[in-house]
Amino acid sequence: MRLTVSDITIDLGTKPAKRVLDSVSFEAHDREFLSLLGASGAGKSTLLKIIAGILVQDGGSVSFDGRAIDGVASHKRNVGYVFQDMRLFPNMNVEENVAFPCKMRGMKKPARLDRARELLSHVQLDGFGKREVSSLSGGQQQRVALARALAATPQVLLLDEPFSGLDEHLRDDMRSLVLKLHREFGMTTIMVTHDAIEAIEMSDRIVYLSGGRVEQQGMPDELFEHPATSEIAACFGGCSTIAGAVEGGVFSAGPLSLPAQGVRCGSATAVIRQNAAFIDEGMPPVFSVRCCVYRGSTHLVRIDLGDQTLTVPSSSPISAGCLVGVAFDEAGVFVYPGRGGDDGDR
Ligand SMILES: Nc1ncnc2c1ncn2[C@@H]1O[C@H](COP(=O)(O)OP(=O)(O)OP(=O)(O)O)[C@@H](O)[C@H]1O
Repeated sequence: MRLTVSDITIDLGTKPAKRVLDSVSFEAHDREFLSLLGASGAGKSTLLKIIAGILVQDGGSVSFDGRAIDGVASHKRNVGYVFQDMRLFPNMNVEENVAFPCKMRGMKKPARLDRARELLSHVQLDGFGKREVSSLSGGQQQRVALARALAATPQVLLLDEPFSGLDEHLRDDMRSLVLKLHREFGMTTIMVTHDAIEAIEMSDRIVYLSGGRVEQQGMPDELFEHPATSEIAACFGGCSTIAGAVEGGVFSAGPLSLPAQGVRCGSATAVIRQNAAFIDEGMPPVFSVRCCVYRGSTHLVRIDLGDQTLTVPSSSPISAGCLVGVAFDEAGVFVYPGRGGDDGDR
């Protein structure tokens, strides 16, 4: 199923209403795994609800295989939805929860319970059908929610931060399970996440939302290697974001100078990935060490840039107050015009 989102706009709230999505457009190809990535409040969940038909947009259109579905009720869209808070029915046991979408479609009880058991097996919960949902762990409940979303064989699966309530090792298991089910069932999948590493690990493509607008869309390596804005460059973590100024193709902030060809003169923001900065004895020792933090396999040297900090990894500890030289790998250094959120194209 090809999913097309065209020019979706919505205002929410009153006095005053707030523009939550502004002309959002993207396409998910048949069987694609696409992530909607962005910071909290970017509008990701709102967009998912519009695709599901839970919210109605003020402008624009959603199409499945080229047919607009804007007037189609939520339960007739053939969409599976896993909510962040799962929303399992507490008055039903596990298999009744999973079978519920089939019941809504008029499937007879024995058939829908068979279907529920089959899906529980897919999510590795064989034998859990008669249990109360409250007796399951968070990870097990999340798997029940996933099985329920798949029960009515949806052509589009919508996942809203499906791993956010789980601890790290369970999250890894769930990511693998979701990718396995995506391969087996072959439905087009849209996942909301604010975790950029999760998005690049799992997705065929990523749509990055900020302030209700699409800032960039592309393959994971395109966003990682050529981030369109400082926010996208910084979302992968492990970086220093430094405010400074560009003059004559060079970015400066105190002793820090970086090449910035093609960036217009004036205030600017540099995002420097930690693995793109190195302590280098061959470089002029112009950077003053504020402190050094032990991180197991490495030490993180915090360099004083006035009220800002540049973080550089080091194989050995360096004392506060020392002056060091730093070299940079340009592939991990990004300079944008403007400050923070107001930057434009590089
Ligand atoms: N019913 C509503 N009335 C007013 N404002 C709303 C409503 N629903 C959402 N918003 C606002 O819309 C913006 C986007 O919300 P949304 O939940 O879509 O963001 P998100 O990117 O999914 O964030 P999160 O990751 O925190 O869930 C937020 O500023 C939120 O406060």
